[in-house]
Amino acid sequence: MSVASDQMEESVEHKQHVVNHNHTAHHLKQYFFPTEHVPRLSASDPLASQLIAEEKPVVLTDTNLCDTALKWDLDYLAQHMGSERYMVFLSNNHKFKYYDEAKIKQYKTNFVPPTRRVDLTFPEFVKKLREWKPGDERVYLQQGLNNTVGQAIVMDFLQFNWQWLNMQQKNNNWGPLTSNLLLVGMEGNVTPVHYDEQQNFFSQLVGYKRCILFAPEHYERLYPYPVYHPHDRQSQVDFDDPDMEKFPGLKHLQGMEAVVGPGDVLYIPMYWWHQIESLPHLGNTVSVNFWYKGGPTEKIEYPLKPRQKLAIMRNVEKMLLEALREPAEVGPLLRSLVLGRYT
Ligand SMILES: O=C(O)C(=O)[C@H]1CC[C@@H](C(=O)O)C1
Ligand SMILES: [Zn+2]
Repeated sequence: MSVASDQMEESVEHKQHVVNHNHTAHHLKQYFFPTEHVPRLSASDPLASQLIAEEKPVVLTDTNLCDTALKWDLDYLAQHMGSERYMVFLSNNHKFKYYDEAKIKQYKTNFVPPTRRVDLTFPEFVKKLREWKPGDERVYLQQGLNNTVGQAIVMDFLQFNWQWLNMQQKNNNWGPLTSNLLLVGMEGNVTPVHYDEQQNFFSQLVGYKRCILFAPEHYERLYPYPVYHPHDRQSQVDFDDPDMEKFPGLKHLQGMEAVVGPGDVLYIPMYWWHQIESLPHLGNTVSVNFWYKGGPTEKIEYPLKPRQKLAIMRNVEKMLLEALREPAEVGPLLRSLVLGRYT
């Protein structure tokens, strides 16, 4: 049975939290929030273009964006990624929470990175992944594709459907393509919920990933770390152990989700929260993302979009930190400013 019909079976069944792969049902972890399915559409469907224009998530099933990379399994990559060393994260658990190394030093309190980073050649990475046994650190290769990769990879890359991508970039008035991150993960790896300040076409090549998304307006329900924190843009909430007292907004959280397989491209709109999980028991995963800067500041229209308010809040936070110098004074000042006056 082809992947497409597997996926179709899943979407036809609309069985929440069940993925059918080769006739076996894989039950997805049930979280504390409800989700709707992200629409799965053909790239030629006008609704797909409309959703992208409206900055809403959509899974495009037939872009042929990275067809030449569907063969990027571990052996092919080990053979063709050259002898360079690549960025590999190690974690003592299944979570690979991103942190900004540049913010660690200015962050007064002692910050304990949740993962550690090593540089490995691709064959070293594959060996570590294949020899993994319970109790070992999990591995996740996350490396920007650059000119250090081997010739075959460059050839595959050049044959991506750039004509379609460039049309999307132009039609939606996006800024320049900034980077392509190659992601090679173990089954079960999780990238915890966060948002990025870029538009993203997330291309799934090998294996299956569960992508859970929340609109930017769920900002008050996902409690991002302060902007100056190394975990800036990440949620403070542990989805595996949500603290409903500390984060009461969680009870109103509702999201969207999709399981993406080889050939699928998920549009993750700028400022949309997302958590990405390599499904357990379905083998290692390979993905490539395409990050674009947002468009030039369009003329301001009211009411403002939620993501514009998010950008304003980030700027206010940065300005206050700059002015006050002391993060502990930001809360009291904002409380004095709004309590009894704007509330
Ligand atoms: O593409 C993005 O925006 C990301 O967050 C990537 C960083 C880790 C990747 C993953 O698939 O786990 C996704
Ligand atoms: Zn992201």
